[in-house]
Amino acid sequence: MARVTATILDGKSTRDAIFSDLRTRVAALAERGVTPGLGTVLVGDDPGSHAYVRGKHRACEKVGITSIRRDLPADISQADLEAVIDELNADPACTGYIVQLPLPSHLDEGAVLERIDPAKDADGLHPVSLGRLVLGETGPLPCTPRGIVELLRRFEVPIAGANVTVVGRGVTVGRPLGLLLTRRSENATVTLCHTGTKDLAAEVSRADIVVAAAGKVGLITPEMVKPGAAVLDVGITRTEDGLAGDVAAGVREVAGHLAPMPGGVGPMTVAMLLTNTVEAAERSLAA
Ligand SMILES: Nc1nc(=O)c2c([nH]1)NC[C@@H]1CN(c3ccc(C(=O)N[C@@H](CCC(=O)O)C(=O)O)cc3)C=[N+]21
Repeated sequence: MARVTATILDGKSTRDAIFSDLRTRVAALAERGVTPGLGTVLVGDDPGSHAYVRGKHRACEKVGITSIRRDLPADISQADLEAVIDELNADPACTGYIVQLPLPSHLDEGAVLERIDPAKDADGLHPVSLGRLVLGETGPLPCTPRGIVELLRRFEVPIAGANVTVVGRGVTVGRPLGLLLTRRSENATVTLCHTGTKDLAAEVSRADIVVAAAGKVGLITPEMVKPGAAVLDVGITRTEDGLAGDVAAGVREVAGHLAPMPGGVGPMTVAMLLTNTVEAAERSLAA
């Protein structure tokens, strides 16, 4: 009988393999007197954000990276938050850090991100890092896009020359992923879809690789997907029945590869955050 379900792009086992490699690199840094330290800045008490931050600290422990945690009240002022940023910028034990997004609406997210020392930008979301990505210069890459490319590489899904349809133009996934995939080293042809796209089904059906990062439950249906295509579910929506992705269940029977949610791109995001942290420490030694 013919194969009827997609090969799973298993983000958990891939993350574990990356962690094991990072442990070796952290040990090599320790011999040269450097301990990477990852900071997290979390504002407010959103349970989802808390869960993500907890996961990041657990990952640090596994790899041998020191964790620095700043949990701040939901009503913190812009000035007090910026003071915490300044403090982490000055702290030599903190070699990289992130500000967990989204921030409460009274805070100026752009101003906060811009205040991060670009040398300590573990998320790759600082304007300087995004500018380097546009220019093709070395620097931290946004974690989720980098995790997507790494997952495709490790499962030998061809990227060069592939037609990739990215659904969603958000600053953390869709927009930078388009930049990453069109670099000479990746060489994909990218279509970036968004709420203004006229015929989503037509754009998805041409794709060898589909990345769904719109945050709309079940947006990508089996009828849209070219048989054998690789489909990566990056959507996470909290529903009454738990977490739901952007990819409908039946896609598994049409796709050649599937990165499910959970268990696909999410764990890779954390793996790339730690990779960025270790690389920043390695760069600081080289400098
Ligand atoms: N400054 C900043 N950087 C981020 O990287 C960032 C952020 N803010 N805000 C929120 C999003 C979301 N995000 C995820 C990380 C891990 C999983 C993950 O590990 N998910 C698991 C478990 C899902 C679960 O059970 O909660 C999975 O998909 O298998 C998901 C989502 C990082 N984000």
